[in-house]
Order: sequence, then structure tokens, then C-alpha cells
Amino acid sequence: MSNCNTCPSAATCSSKDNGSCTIGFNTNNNIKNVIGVMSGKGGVGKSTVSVLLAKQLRKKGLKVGILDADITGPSIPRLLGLKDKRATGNEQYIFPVETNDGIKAMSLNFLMEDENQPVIWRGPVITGVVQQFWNEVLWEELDYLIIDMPPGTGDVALTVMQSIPLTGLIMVSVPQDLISMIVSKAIIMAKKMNINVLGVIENMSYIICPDCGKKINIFKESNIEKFLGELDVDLLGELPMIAEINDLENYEKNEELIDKLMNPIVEKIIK
Ligand SMILES: Nc1ncnc2c1ncn2[C@@H]1O[C@H](COP(=O)(O)OP(=O)(O)OP(=O)(O)O)[C@@H](O)[C@H]1O
Repeated sequence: MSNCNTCPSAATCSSKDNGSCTIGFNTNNNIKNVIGVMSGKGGVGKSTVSVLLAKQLRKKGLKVGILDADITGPSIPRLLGLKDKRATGNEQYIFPVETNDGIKAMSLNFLMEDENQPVIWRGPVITGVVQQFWNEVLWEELDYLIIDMPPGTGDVALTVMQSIPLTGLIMVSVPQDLISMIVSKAIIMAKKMNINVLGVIENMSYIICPDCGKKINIFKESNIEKFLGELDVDLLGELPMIAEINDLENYEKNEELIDKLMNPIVEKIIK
């Protein structure tokens, strides 16, 4: 059950009441910060941003894990280059799969025989799996656990917000009015649930001219400043739409460029 002393949400939690807290803890895990990556809308780059964050944090020598809460559309194993790996376990715990650079990861695809097999489960079963990934995976000591949330503000998002002690949420958006409107819903949901929104990352914000290096806005001029002002949320940074980000399985080849783009964002998050 809950333990306020080791809860990453302790600083912002208003209840401070062990009796009413429903957050479960695996006493063998000590996770200092839990960051949810959310958007409200699918396909905007949540999983990509989750992996980029994890890689940068790891490069700073921190202990990092990724929990893939996108149970019906898991993409973390592929993005980490772990698609052929399977998780193991014993009677008590599930052991996360680890990348060569030491990022621990758990995804439903690590438990499926075939990654193409669809998951045809109803909401309560799916939310149960997410809770198991929090409670039954032996994460041990982590500085940061990144949770890649599924799109939308439905069951799983609600479960993560209610039953995992989030330090904060990062919202991923792209510069289109329709998406900003849906991301706004997710931000308002988080605020209603007293979850700290660390800020927004605008993904696929621009492209870079291969000849002159100029930034080109592909969508009509972004209204991100206005949208953030209305919601009182910070912009953590903007990421371009580039082939190197689309090719995370070969991250090492593009490390220098990606580090340059991600490092200022990660510095803000750590602060
Ligand atoms: N900045 C970028 N530049 C180029 N390609 C990108 C960028 N961000 C994401 N992509 C690509 O867009 C696609 C969708 O990204 P991703 O899977 O991260 O989105 P998602 O929001 O997690 O999707 P889902 O809603 O399915 O969970 C992927 O093919 C990814 O490689």
C-alpha cells in the first residue's frame, strides 16, 4: 500500500493520508520521479518523445525506466531496438527488459509471442495491466520512470493519474489547431486531478531546409504561445520533423543532432 515517505508525489499531494491513498507500492522499487508523457491525440509523437527523454536522462548518468502504458498500440520495444526481446519473471515479479545503454523497459509486447497479435481486451483488463506494470515489475532503484500514455483521456489515462504517483506530466502537441484543442482537454483533465503539468513539447514543429538549413513551418503559423498562455503552461521546447527522429532504432548514428535538440528540453524538465 501507500508510503508517503517514498512517494514521488509527496511534495504536491494534498491528502497526506495513508488511510485514504489508493496508490500501491512495490517495496522493492524506489522510483524517485515518475513522468507521464501524454497528448490526448494519437500519432503526435508521445512514444518518440518518451524514448528521447529516456535516452537523454540516461546519458546524464541517471537510472531510467520506461513503462509502456499504451497497451493496445505498444511501440516502445521497437523504438528502443528491443522488439525481439521477451520479459521474464518469477512468482513474485516481472523483470523489465534492458537496453544496451541500461534503460529498463516494460511493454505488453515483451509478454506477447508475436508482436503483431492484437490485444482485444476491455478497459478494466487493460487498466489492470498498467497497474501490474507499476506494482509487479521489479524496477528497483530509478531516478526517472517515464510512462508512455495511450492517446486520449480515457480509462488508462485516468488509471495512471489516480493510481500512480506522478511527479508531473509532459504534453506532446503538434502545431495544428485541432490537435491543440484536444491537447488542451488533456491539460485541463490533469489540472482537475491536481497533477503537475511540467510543460508542452511541440513536436513536428518545423522542417529544416536541406540546402540552407532554414526552419520552415509546414502547418500554418503555430498558435502555441496563445494556447499555452490560455492554459498557463510552459513550452519545454520544439522538435523538428526530421528523418533522424523517425529512425530511433539507429539512434547512435544520429546521436549528436538529437542531443543538441533534446538537451535543452531535458535540462528544463530536470530543473
Ligand atoms: N519529430 C519527428 N520527426 C519525424 N518523425 C517523427 C517525429 N516524431 C514522431 N515521428 C514519427 O511519427 C510516428 C508516430 O510517432 P509515435 O509513435 O511516437 O506517436 P504516438 O503519439 O506515440 O502514437 P500513438 O498514438 O500510436 O501512441 C512514428 O513513425 C515516429 O517515428
